[in-house]
Amino acid sequence: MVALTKDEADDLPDKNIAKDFYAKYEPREVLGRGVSSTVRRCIEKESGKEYAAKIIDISGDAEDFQGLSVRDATLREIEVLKLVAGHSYI
Ligand SMILES: Nc1ncnc2c1ncn2[C@@H]1O[C@H](COP(=O)(O)OP(=O)(O)OP(=O)(O)O)[C@@H](O)[C@H]1O
Repeated sequence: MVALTKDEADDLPDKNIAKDFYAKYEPREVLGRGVSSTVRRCIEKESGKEYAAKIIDISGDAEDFQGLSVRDATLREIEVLKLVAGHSYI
């Protein structure tokens, strides 16, 4: 998983910052939105496999919950998701 900054205009990851993402994935339609995120269907170019990519703007310094910045809360979420990766319900 990668944390990307998003392009404000269309909620897509910034094309200059997220070059690795665009090299590997083709972003498609919006699946849903969270408080500070947009989730898009993406296709892995090499395999054609579908993924849901959660796009979060971590560039600001606004506080999220429990006094954490959006960036720190996002990094914590990534760590938690790594712990549960591969579980049959995830
Ligand atoms: N794997 C997925 N497949 C399809 N849709 C998804 C997937 N993950 C998220 N979504 C959609 O995107 C929305 C936002 O997802 P997200 O994970 O950001 O939810 P959230 O944790 O409630 O958001 P936040 O904590 O940022 O408010 C979900 O409500 C859902 O509609």
